[in-house]
Amino acid sequence: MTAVEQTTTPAASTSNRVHDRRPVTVRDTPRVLSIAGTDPTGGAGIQADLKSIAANGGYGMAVVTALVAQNTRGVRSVHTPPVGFLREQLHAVADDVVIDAVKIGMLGDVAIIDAVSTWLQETVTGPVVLDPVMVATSGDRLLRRDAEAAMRALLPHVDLVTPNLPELAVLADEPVATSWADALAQAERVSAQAGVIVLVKGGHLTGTTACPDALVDATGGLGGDRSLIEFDGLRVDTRNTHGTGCSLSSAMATLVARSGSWTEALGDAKTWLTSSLRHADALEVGSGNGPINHFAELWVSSGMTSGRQDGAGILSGWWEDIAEVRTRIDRLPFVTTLADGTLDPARFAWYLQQDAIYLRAYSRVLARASALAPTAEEQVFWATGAAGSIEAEMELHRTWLRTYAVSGMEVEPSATTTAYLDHLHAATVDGDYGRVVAAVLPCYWIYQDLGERLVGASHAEHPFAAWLDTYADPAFATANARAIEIVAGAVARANETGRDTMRRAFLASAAHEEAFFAEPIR
Ligand SMILES: Nc1ncnc2c1ncn2[C@@H]1O[C@H](COP(=O)(O)OP(=O)(O)O)[C@@H](O)[C@H]1O
Ligand SMILES: Cc1ncc(COP(=O)(O)O)c(N)n1
Repeated sequence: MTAVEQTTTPAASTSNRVHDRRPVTVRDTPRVLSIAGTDPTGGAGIQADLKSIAANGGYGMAVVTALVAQNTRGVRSVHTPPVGFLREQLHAVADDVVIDAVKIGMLGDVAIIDAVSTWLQETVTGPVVLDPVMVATSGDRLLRRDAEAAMRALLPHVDLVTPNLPELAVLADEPVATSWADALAQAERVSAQAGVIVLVKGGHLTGTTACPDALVDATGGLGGDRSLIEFDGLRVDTRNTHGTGCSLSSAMATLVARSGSWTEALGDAKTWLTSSLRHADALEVGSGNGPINHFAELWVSSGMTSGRQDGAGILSGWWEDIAEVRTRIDRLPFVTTLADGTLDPARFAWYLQQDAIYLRAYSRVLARASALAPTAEEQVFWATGAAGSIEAEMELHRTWLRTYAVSGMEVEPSATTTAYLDHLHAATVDGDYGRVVAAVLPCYWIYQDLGERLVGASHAEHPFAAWLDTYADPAFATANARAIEIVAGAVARANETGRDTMRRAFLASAAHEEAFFAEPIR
């Protein structure tokens, strides 16, 4: 393959740094060195790095810092070769091969950190990504506590650092951030202090279906003088997340050396990582937190594997298929004015009336799902949803519609409401459980997802505070998660035709959701 070489400087330098950010020599197949510990089960550490580099189009090389006896369940012991031998490995590579990018993983102790830091300063001219590995997914320590200060001191010598939330707290020398906004602020402080770009990872956030990541550069060097670029992502429902941090940082080192842009690199890395997580369960490696499937996309596209996914994976795909619908819903005037409080109360009242009509019919469709359910538990779940839906309709009349001095019963369903309800009723006609539950799911899922953002807009003086606060009901989040699981189970049981019918029902309902939110303000 011909190398397309071009030197770029992806980010500006800063006075806090001991060196200017290293320029990137862009190459089709960059030669990427991982300096990290081992995982004999192949899911994390240097074994994951080599797979990640290859999957993202690089030539992988590996210098081992420590040998770790671990598996998907945990770490048993660590053997650290003499630090002089680490130096010999580093020099052996650098004396012979041009290194286009470096990824650093587990360092373990102060002596190793110092040796790597010296070598970086003396030898490396390409971009350096540091994954500040401290604790494995299993909870075992991989960095001695007395080496945390040395890890902080290493930051000014690298270009990008990729901490998870607990690691970010150690780098900032502060308590662990409890919200995404706090994590971004903490990353800004670390970036300003050390002059390094911080890739903040949302994998450890709790109580949300989102899994965001962000690039933070206090010097505003992210292009267009930006100091923050966020990447939304959907959390894949899997326990097989062993080595995600290792794999992401190696992918970043490889992709920045291919494109010259940290932002582009993260966009591509996240898409690839999400897909690799979605195919993780199919690998069936180990009984603990198993590895991700680094080559899933390549294997499927080359016809090597069928790409048969588990139900949750298929649903994540549907959710991504409606990403544009969700983005458009977020930007609808009804939604933005509801969030900022400028929504015309008459338009709100009209929406509530249509919502009441919708809920009454939706309740009957949920009752149909209950009637068709294959297990007693699912029967109860949908019946409970049906009851909740009709109760919500009555509550609208008792409270909201009274507050807004209108009587919902006089109002006719709009063409949009009618079209949505016709679609839901049509999904019930042939007694196909999968089709019914796929059709009702967007109402749960989109409402829950949008609600998470609307709750954030609420405050004591907000004119719609009482309404926005209803989105925060944890029972709804639980019901949404269960509805997703049930539909995932149904799709896993369905054949190809059944899956296609379910997907079409889901996508159509999502489109009806958009129309429903668009209608109050045209
Ligand atoms: N369940 C998940 N679904 C989708 N992405 C995930 C999931 N868990 C982690 N990630 C992503 O994997 C990467 C590593 O995240 P994180 O778990 O925070 O770090 P670490 O593996 O270092 O503990 C991030 O890009 C994060 O967004
Ligand atoms: C050698 C080594 N390096 C890093 C990790 C962290 O893995 P994770 O990405 O799951 O936190 C690990 N378990 N082993």
